[in-house]
Amino acid sequence: MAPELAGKMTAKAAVAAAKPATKAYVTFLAGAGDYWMGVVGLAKGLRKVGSAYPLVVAVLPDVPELHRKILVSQGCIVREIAPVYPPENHTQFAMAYYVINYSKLRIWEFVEYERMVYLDADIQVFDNIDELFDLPKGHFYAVMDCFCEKTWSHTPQYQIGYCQQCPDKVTWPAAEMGPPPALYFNAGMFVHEPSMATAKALLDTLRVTPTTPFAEQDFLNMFFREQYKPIPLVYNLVLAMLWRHPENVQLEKVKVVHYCAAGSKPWRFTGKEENMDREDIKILARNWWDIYNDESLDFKGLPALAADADELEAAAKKPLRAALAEAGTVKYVTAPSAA
Ligand SMILES: O=c1ccn([C@@H]2O[C@H](COP(=O)(O)OP(=O)(O)O)[C@@H](O)[C@H]2O)c(=O)[nH]1
Ligand SMILES: OC[C@H]1O[C@H](O[C@@H]2[C@@H](O)[C@H](O)[C@@H](O)[C@H](O)[C@@H]2O)[C@H](O)[C@@H](O)[C@H]1O
Ligand SMILES: [Mn+2]
Repeated sequence: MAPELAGKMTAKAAVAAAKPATKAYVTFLAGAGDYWMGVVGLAKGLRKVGSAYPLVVAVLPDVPELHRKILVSQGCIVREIAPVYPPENHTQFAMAYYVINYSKLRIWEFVEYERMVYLDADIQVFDNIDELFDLPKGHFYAVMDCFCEKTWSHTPQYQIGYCQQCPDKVTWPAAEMGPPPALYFNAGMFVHEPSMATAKALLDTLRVTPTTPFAEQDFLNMFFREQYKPIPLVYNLVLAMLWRHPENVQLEKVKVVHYCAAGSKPWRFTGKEENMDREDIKILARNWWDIYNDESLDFKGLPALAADADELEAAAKKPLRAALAEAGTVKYVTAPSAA
């Protein structure tokens, strides 16, 4: 801070002004299911690549105490958020559980951070991506999605075989259908600037916006349409790209893998669903497990938690059902669980 200013500010204000701007990764956890394992994997992956920033976990009230303790024992900053529900609707969401994903919007209220990188819990970071925190401000950075999966069958672009990943393959018939869809991002990973004003604008706008099949992802694409700036696919490999647009993928350069294809969640991987028998998919699932099981990547705990070490150790290893039974399952309002 300019020295000439220091004399004019109170000591407290000067300290506040000099406080280093804080940055953090943030993910979202809902329900009493097994997504907590995704968060543990993500926390260990970020540690493995030597990220300089912590991982904040926005948890809904229905996330059990035991899961929260496991996340804290892995060095996560756990913050409870109030759910965000969309307006009354009869939307057929692409996946029924997407309705809880509107709660992601609460992360704009995390104003103790001046910049955050949001990552879904089904994402793994295999190379350091801290550079994202230094991108020029004023834009919404995320990776372009793909329209070719069946989950898009409700859209005109799917029906004519158009995808933004290969706009020249099937050209958009502008004469008959008007302008092509605006560039559209996958909301499993994005760089954002928390602000109460933006949080309020998001929630106020949500209240008067009809819901759509991709829930908060569609909503965020509409809300940030003018500020959206695509960043390279290496920052969020949506798995379907491997079989829909292999020409766009250089797997050895990919830094972030997003296990969003049906049946690809590593912690419940069976290899039975379509495309899950591919060699590259099996390797990516194994790469996720290698990090999850790597005890050298465990957070070198908080002494206060040492008392719970046995419980946490047992819970993290024991099949969850048994651990919860032992811990005395408290009735939680369960969000619709994921597929
Ligand atoms: O039961 C659930 C379902 C979803 N999520 C969170 O919501 C995100 C979005 O859901 P998902 O990744 O399953 O959607 P996809 O990217 O596969 O469409 C997840 O990554 C989690 O962070 C969760 O915590 N519990
Ligand atoms: O609630 C909507 C969700 O929409 C997105 O997932 C979709 C999207 O990527 C489609 O393009 C794929 O076809 C599909 O497989 C995938 O699940 C986000 O990953 C997720 O975080 C969340 O916003
Ligand atoms: Mn996801």
